[in-house]
Amino acid sequence: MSWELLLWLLALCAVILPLVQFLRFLRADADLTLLWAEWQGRRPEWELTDMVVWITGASSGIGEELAFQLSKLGVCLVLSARRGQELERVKRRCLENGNLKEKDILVLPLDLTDTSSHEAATKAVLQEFGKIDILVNNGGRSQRSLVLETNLEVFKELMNLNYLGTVSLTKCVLPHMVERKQGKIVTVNSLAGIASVSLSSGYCASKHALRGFFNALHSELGKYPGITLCNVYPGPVQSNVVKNALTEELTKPMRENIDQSYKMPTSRCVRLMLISMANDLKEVWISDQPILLGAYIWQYMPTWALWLTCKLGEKRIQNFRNNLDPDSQYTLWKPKRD
Ligand SMILES: NC(=O)c1ccc[n+]([C@@H]2O[C@H](COP(=O)([O-])OP(=O)(O)OC[C@H]3O[C@@H](n4cnc5c(N)ncnc54)[C@H](O)[C@@H]3O)[C@@H](O)[C@H]2O)c1
Repeated sequence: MSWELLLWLLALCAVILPLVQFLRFLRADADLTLLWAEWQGRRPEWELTDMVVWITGASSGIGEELAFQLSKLGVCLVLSARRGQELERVKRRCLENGNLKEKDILVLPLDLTDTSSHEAATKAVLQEFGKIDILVNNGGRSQRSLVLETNLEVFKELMNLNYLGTVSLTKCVLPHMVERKQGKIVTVNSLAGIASVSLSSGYCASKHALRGFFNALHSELGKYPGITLCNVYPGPVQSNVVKNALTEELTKPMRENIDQSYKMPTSRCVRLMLISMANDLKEVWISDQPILLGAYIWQYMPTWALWLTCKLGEKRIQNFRNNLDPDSQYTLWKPKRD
């Protein structure tokens, strides 16, 4: 082989390899640290056994799927949300498909906005299992309404539930973890807690508040290396979050039958969450493209990101007015999932 040909081949590799990496990145559904942990890191099946895990918002969507996947790992579960009957259904599902016995799952109805009940709920868990290894702050609601048309009560409810409810429960559980010098607090935030979008101003604000709170708490827990905080930032995931979203008025429900099939399957999101927990990752982004790419643009080029979200915001509002899910515009990029 001549030197000239060899040089050409090397030059070609120098172009093709980064291009291949870039195309792989375009298909990524999580941040690079999490993808690395999925490939090379510790398995949830090895790390998350023999633990007591308390999940809020366990009656539906991400929380229900998390309970289901954890039930196969042999952990003790505490299932919390407002509706006891739904929690009993999730418990049965976990018992049927998991490795757990009746005594391993505690159904503990809890309203996150009723902060006066959180201390007693924490005591009930400790009485039942003697410890809390992992608290998963997952319960929450989203929003679909424009600022100009939304009652102030809706903004208060979103802050009370998503932000203050989570802070309150965390404050009840944290002293126990400090005493044991170990524990994990996993908080299901949202990419809307990093990058704001139209129609969800109150929701974005509550999730931004959570980000601020937990990042500050992280810096206060430096002398407790055994206590880890993991903040999970999902993009759109299949669940009842849109159906349960708050609207212009507290009492006005969302319309039914909103297509969610194009979103990330709940099972994939939860698997990535378990990998994050097993590897003690501090902040993880979980989303299909192009939303994940949008989060990177928001992080590195905020002025461009604001211009872009303004353009996309118009389309979101148009979709909303046409009775479509605002996020459905991204199906142009991604084929619809079954
Ligand atoms: N699905 C998504 O696209 C998505 C994206 C980013 C973040 N998230 C976050 O994921 C978390 C779980 O949401 P999901 O998508 O599974 O939605 P979901 O509506 O299916 O589940 C929400 C859960 O929170 C519970 N909940 C609501 N209000 C409560 C209250 N006052 N007290 C206690 N529990 C309450 C519900 O009962 C339910 O169990 C939420 O914090 C949400 O903000 C979801």
